[in-house]
Amino acid sequence: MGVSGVGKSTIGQLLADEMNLPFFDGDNYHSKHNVEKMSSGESLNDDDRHGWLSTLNQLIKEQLKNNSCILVCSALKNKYRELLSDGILNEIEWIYLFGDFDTIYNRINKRKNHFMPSELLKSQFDTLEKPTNAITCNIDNSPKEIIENIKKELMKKSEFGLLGLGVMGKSLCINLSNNGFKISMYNRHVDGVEEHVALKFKKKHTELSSALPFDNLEEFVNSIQKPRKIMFMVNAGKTIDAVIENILPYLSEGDIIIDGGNSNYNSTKERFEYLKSKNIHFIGAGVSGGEEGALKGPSIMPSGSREAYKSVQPFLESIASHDRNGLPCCAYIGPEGSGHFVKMIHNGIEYVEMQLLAEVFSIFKATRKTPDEIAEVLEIWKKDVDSYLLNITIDILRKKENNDWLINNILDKAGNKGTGNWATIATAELGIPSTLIASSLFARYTSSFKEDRIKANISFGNNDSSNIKIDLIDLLNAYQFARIINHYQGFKLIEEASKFHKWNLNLSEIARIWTSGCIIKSDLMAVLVEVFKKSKSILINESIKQQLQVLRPSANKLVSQCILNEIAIPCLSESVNFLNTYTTADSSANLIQAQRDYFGAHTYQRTDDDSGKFYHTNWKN
Ligand SMILES: NC(=O)C1=CN([C@@H]2O[C@H](COP(=O)(O)OP(=O)(O)OC[C@H]3O[C@@H](n4cnc5c(N)ncnc54)[C@H](OP(=O)(O)O)[C@@H]3O)[C@@H](O)[C@H]2O)C=CC1
Ligand SMILES: O=C(CO)[C@H](O)[C@H](O)COP(=O)(O)O
Repeated sequence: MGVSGVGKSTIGQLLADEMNLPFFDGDNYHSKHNVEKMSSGESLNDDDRHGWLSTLNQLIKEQLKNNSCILVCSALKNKYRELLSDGILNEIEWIYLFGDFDTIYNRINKRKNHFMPSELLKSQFDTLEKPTNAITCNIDNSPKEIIENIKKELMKKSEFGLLGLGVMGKSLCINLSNNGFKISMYNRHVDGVEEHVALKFKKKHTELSSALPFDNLEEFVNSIQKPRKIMFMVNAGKTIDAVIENILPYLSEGDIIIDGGNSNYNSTKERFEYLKSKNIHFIGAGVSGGEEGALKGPSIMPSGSREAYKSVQPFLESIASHDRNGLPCCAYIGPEGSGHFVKMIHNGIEYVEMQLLAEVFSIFKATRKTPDEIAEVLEIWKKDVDSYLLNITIDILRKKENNDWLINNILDKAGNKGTGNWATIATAELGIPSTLIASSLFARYTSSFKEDRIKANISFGNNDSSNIKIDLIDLLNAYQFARIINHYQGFKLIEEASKFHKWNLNLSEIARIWTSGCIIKSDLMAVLVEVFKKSKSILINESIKQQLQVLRPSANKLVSQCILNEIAIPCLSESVNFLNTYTTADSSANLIQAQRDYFGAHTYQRTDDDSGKFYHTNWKN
């Protein structure tokens, strides 16, 4: 685009030849009416142009079906450019040729058989509304230089943007680059604190040689091909909203934002709706695997619109880990915030798996084993349990610092960033007893009251575990037993949420993308992929049922011993309690119902009336 005489046809044809694309001169597509009008010396009005620009828009659309094209057209006004790009906004790259009045005037009038009155050129300059989103080329340069410049600018555009270069963002950038993607990387600039983060990061890693670093948001956005695909790896909560507001003015309709952080699924749904109203796609994608997983292949749980997912699928599936059949551990989860919900439950299961290992650790500690001795036993367990968290626990226990085990010098206050908390809220809201997730969360909370615990230890006296004798088989069995209950409860919560929100989640597929890349990958997860192909509940699967029956006596015994020896085992004991409760046909909830009716006239149903009718009794008479 550009005013008459700026050299559009020459440059356009050269560029088309260079890029091996068909070339079209817009002036050749005027209607008969327009040609007659121009021939009679009359200038075209906007109505005349409307049909012509629509014809050109159709022409481009046709060309895009095959590949692409170079089309030249003065396109001086914003509204003309809007018409030209109608429905294909994100597929158009504008190239704006500009020069000063005298240069263009002299050039035109030097051409053979050409004379342009200066008024006509002046009116072109007056009409021109300069584009803000175009590759701009000064015609003072030679055509060769202009073509080179355009090609350089086109090549410069990245395929994918990553915003937030913290632990996860950095690893994902290297992963994307290693997979051959040209990326743009952005981290905010904070004077004196966060300066040139992206540039410094790029300089440290040869893998990032083609990546473009930014700390200016507008430049970052403009460096990405449209429709832009930009992944946020920033802290959940207010930060995401702040970043969305900051980036919105620079985005174009149809661009796609992926929130790869641990955001709350309800907020993801709200953000999805909000951005939809701005014609921006929003994909909430849980990512698991920590720093190493993000680098070598995480497990990814994307949700939102399936159409938008298709555009980012090649990127996410390429960087994801692969399961044992070579399939990517990334799959479209479902609508709204279902991806972040599933990631939240992943973390809930993760909290429990971690807590169970912590409880195993305290039992071993009670038997006076050193961290190395504990690691040795766990090493043997690896024959029966292939779990990432078990493996890293062995490494942790063996880590020494100045001749002492590092674990002995780590303060016993467990932190959390919110996902276990939200999972516990979800379990309560949906009315599903995922009791182990709640217990593991509350164990972390209790741990944080370190000062109170020290005081209580003094006032109640040391817990007495001096006589404990643990059978290692019982301990391993109890651990395995609790892990099965944990996975049952976690998946049950996903299943019920899926029904409640009408997400239509595929439990087997979720288990599959958790078999590799993520923090809760284990051989049990691989078994569950098959279990969920046949039924929605783990506990009705014959083989799992048999395993639980075999493990249960050990779990009962181990839990009893720990309780008698005053060892805190909230998750191990809850797993036993849960199965006891779940397998009780005649429970004591009838007493609860009677109490509720007694003090609050809440009514109850009767076992001798199967109509479902509710009764109230006057208990005092
Ligand atoms: N670490 C892990 O194992 C995993 C983390 N996650 C999730 O991924 C997300 C990122 O985690 P992680 O990489 O560990 O976190 P980090 O704390 O390492 O990085 C956070 C990033 O967010 C940026 N940021 C913070 N506040 C703002 C703001 N107001 N505006 C712009 N940028 C901001 C930071 O920039 P700056 O450096 O300038 O402060 C930094 O780049 C979180 O949601 C986390 O829960 C998910 C899976 C695993
Ligand atoms: O998502 C993760 C792993 O899957 C993150 O490591 C997350 O931070 C863990 O949660 P928390 O900080 O609450 O322990």
